[in-house]
Amino acid sequence: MYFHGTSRVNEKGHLEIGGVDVVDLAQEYGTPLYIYDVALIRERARAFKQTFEKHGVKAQVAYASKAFSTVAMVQLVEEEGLSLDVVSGGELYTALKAGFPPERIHFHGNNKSYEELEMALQHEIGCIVVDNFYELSLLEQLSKQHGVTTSVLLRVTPGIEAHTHDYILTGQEDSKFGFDLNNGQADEAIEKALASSSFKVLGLHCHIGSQIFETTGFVLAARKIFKKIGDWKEKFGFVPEVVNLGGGFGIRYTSEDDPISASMYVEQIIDEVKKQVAELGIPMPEIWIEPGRSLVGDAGTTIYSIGSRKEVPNVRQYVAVDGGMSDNIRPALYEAKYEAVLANRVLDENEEVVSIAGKCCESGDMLIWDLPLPKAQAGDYLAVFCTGAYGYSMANNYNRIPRPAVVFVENGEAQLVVKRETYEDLVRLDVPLKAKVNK
Ligand SMILES: Cc1ncc(COP(=O)(O)O)c(C=O)c1O
Ligand SMILES: N[C@@H](CCCC[NH3+])C(=O)O
Repeated sequence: MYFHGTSRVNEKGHLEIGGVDVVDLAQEYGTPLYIYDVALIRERARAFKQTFEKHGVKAQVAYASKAFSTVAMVQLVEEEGLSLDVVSGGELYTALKAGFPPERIHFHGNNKSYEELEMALQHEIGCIVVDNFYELSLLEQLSKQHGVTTSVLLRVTPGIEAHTHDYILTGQEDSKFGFDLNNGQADEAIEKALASSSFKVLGLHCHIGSQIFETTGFVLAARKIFKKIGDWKEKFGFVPEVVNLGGGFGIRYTSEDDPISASMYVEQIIDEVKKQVAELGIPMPEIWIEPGRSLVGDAGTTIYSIGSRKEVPNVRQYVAVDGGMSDNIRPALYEAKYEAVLANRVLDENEEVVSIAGKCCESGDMLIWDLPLPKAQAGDYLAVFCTGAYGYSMANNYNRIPRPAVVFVENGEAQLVVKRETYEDLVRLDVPLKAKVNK
């Protein structure tokens, strides 16, 4: 079994994370429970930052908060001196609530609303990543109303096919995101943006996809972007202050995954940018990146209680847990794979191969197929590893299942950072029929 970060087995044979016994946490806070290894998040954040520092390259590492956004998480990101990528008014609100410095917030999204852009301008956030022509004119209009010059990056789609699941590809030409780099769209966008006194065009952004295990895609994307920058330097005298190459760095979910280190991604990116910059004879821009999954993915573990079993003779043994696609939709959505152990009996020999079913009323609600485990009984705890990214953030209330609690652990201490939803929370926004209220 592969243990991430500070995870280990303690003298009771229990899983321990951040020096805290996971079984104690399950008993105190209930299950399903998300547990985050704070030391591992810090380690991952520092690895990205320090690689840029080591090479003397000015950079911003912006945590893509869509991976997991809560007030405490944003505060941790602040503590580590990262910037923050938000993609909605809700993520922006969370960041502001957490007291995150607005000047280090970057606002993404392919359909930002008038209200969201208004909120961004009001709070004077660092930069808006403009995705399309509609947004360009909306933002110009709003910037005029506010009497401000807005710092923008233009998001371009470089036409790179990264090797990952189709649903998390973003850099290919047929994508809903960004100005196409190859068909004149990006040229038209930069011309418009540069001509407007409402914008300070910091540079370009691209994001080629997620859970990527090689550096080639990033290198090719940088090459394409700088080729365009070369054209725009000739045509408009444009020299970027910033080139943002997005996120997408892959992590190890199971033994099938073989990720490379943060420093390898960053060094390859720096090498390519330096090469391109030298060829064009322009000053080195700041390099920005936006890791989400690679900062929090393997720092998160979900603990479930095991309940019912069902045997389909000679076919399969189903073992059900008290959560499922309501707290982790990734297996149903992307056929994502996970590894897991019995948190209260980690050292017991595996005796059977079972399939872990969720409790939602949906046949596709399966968390793990064919998992070797000791004979699991009702009341055992299952720890599913690597659920820190796009787990809690994509959790939902299907079947009116309350969303789990979230706990941060570090140096032997645990802190509740998101409370478990209650049944009362589930009906909080419901409005009863008038006739019933009046009775
Ligand atoms: C624009 C942008 N930046 C950053 C990210 C973060 O990606 P990841 O979590 O794979 O690092 C995403 C999501 O894929 C994204 O769409
Ligand atoms: N939510 C996806 C990644 C999407 C990335 C956002 N552009 C996942 O769980 O892998």
